[in-house]
Amino acid sequence: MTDDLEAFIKGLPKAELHVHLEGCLTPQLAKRLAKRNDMPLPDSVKKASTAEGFAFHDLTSFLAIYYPAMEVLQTAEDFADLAMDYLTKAHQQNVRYVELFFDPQAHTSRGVPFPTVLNGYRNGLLKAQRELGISASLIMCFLRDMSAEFAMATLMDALPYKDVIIGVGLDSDERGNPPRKFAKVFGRARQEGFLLTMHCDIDQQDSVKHIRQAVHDIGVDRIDHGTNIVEDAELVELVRQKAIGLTCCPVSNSVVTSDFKGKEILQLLRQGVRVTLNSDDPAYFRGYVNENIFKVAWETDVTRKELVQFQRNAFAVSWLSSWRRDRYLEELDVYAKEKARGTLPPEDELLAFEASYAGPQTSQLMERHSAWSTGAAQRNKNCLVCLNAIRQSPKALLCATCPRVMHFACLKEKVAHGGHSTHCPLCVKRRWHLIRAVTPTQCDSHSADDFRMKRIRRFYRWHRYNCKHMEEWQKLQDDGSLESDRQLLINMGAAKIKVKQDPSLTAKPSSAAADSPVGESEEVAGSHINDAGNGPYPESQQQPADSAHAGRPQSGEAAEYYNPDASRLGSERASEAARSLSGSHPVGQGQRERAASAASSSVAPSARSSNRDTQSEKQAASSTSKLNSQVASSVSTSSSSSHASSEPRASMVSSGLRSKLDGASRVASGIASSFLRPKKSDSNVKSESSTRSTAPTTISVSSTGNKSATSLSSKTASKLSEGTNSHASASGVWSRAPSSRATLSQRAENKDESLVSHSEAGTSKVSSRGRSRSRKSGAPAG
Ligand SMILES: Nc1ncnc2[nH]cnc12
Ligand SMILES: [Zn+2]
Repeated sequence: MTDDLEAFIKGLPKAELHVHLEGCLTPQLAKRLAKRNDMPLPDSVKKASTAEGFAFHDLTSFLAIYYPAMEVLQTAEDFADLAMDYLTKAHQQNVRYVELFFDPQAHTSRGVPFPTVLNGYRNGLLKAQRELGISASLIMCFLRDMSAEFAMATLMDALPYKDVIIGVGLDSDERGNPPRKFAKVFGRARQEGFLLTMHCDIDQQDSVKHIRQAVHDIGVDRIDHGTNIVEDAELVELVRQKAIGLTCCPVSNSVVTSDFKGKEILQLLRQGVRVTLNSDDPAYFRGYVNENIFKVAWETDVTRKELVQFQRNAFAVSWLSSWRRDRYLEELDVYAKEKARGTLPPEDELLAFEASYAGPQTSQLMERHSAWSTGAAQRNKNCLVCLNAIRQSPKALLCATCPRVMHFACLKEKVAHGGHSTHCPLCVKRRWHLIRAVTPTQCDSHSADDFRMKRIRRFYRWHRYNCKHMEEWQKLQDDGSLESDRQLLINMGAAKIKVKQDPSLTAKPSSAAADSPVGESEEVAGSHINDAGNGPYPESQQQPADSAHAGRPQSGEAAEYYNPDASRLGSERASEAARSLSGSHPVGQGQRERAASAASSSVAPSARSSNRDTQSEKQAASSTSKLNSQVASSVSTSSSSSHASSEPRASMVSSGLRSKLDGASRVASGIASSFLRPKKSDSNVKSESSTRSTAPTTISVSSTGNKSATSLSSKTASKLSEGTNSHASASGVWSRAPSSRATLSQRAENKDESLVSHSEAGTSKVSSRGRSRSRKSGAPAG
């Protein structure tokens, strides 16, 4: 576990719902109390001070030490000190609220009056609230290895103390003492307005049977431990549906059983059961709540989001009044949002970090940005996704920082962008503008420093979270060369773009492609990257050129910068393309050719074929062929060079910095090594690249993501997919690993955003009518 994660856990606002006050009696405090009461130290405590420590291996042997030790508790002051001692420690661990078990029968049965116990504990709680601001309530446990009659008498004793006792529980030795034994006592307790919980200890005889009794016969609001429900799917579902909290104690589990049950606890959390993490008897098991959470963090694959969910569950199933619960949940959400990304190093370290990185420096991007603002730079004329000409329509987006442009529809349909269109998928600058709305003032509206630090922070976080896109991002040349940019998008799994071998082209030698009427069929033409008179959209998305789609964009900054005038500008696209063709923009040869085809495509689809003269057909076909080979070679260079270049780049990451990263995160070390490790397919890629560049390959944009799966049957295409990344599935579809579903920007932010995803749920259904009514409320778990 990284320091960062540890700090994250320590800082979480917490609720503890399963801790026994008598189990908080440390040997130190026991010694102090024994001295104060002028009595000998119990043997079990004496032993605890030796190197051996407390000696127990299961619940029974634990209880055999636990009860004698508490004999040092004699006066109300002793009980108050015990409560204060624990609450001080809990407060240090950011516990905001505690529900404390206590065992009055363990004291009354040895002659200490019930009011002494209660007045003492109550004073301790009040003192902690006053001095530390930590809130606590009491849950009175009946000792299940004593009689139900004694339990009922104890319940009667408790009636005057309803101000501080909010519920009743059942603990001690479970063997032969099923919940049913106390059905009447619990029934009466319910009538008196107490909330109900009950220990169903780990791996007991008849564990599942006892849990069923607790749920069906007693109607408990919570179960203490209870992880054995994993053995019974129906019970899991019932507990989930009834929103019954399970207060789990991993460290205690590991002491009294052979396993800490982390797997089961996490499984239940992921199934939506409201499990919480607690300490049980921290003085004996040597783990307060943080140590219990650390154990889960160390020994399972729990995520930060889940760690937050444990706490959300704890507040949700607590017996707090609804307004207080909501306040704590809000605090938790704020914390989760702020800290989920982890703490970043100071700015100078971040700057050094960026300097060690071989990709484009922020300063370069900023230069470009300012060139952009002053109109000194040129942007691309073709969509990054479909490679067709950008029409001057409100549906085209451009990045204010880098030269990239994209059809709004292409971005929306083909690129995973987390439901918003506010980040350029490649340079990740959060500035997309409608094509006609870009003005220097808009571009300059944010401070350069702000931009710089934001970018570096995001970048750093990617490292930390082992973002798979990192390597790809490092390859970003930021030169606006469309084919390689596009390949980057594919490699990053950010775009649903497929590499497709056109059968008509494979059948003929590549020169034949010049004569082949590529784009003749609207369906194929629409989905191919070629310049032969295709509109920028595949057939399925063919958009009316000028006005019909000039509606307001639906979301994000696109909407913010929407310029209704732009809707009238669609007809200008032909002249725009013609300008590109005439070389008035310093675009590359391939782009110029594409612009030429865009000129021909700038007419309404229906008129297109009749308008296409022989000359433009030839030009288009030749540009197609050229583009095809460009694409193929860019794919091969991109894949082979990327692997080859990853090593020098990695070495540029200063070793100090890298080790810092490594130290900061186990995950981050994975990245560093992945930089250094040549990919398995490296040699294949290199050997394939020569064949590949001669193979006429087209890249198609699938409108559905599945449609052209069959078209990827050729060997070349599959080799391509193999060489460039691992996103090609057996069926040939360019699919993306679930983990890489997010865009770059989304990746950068998903860690924290996701953490608060249940916040509303966590507070929504809480009853506002006091504790007895609020017990089924709170956030869904998992
Ligand atoms: N973990 C535990 N199980 C049952 N009874 C207890 N009394 C104190 N701690 C207990
Ligand atoms: Zn317990």
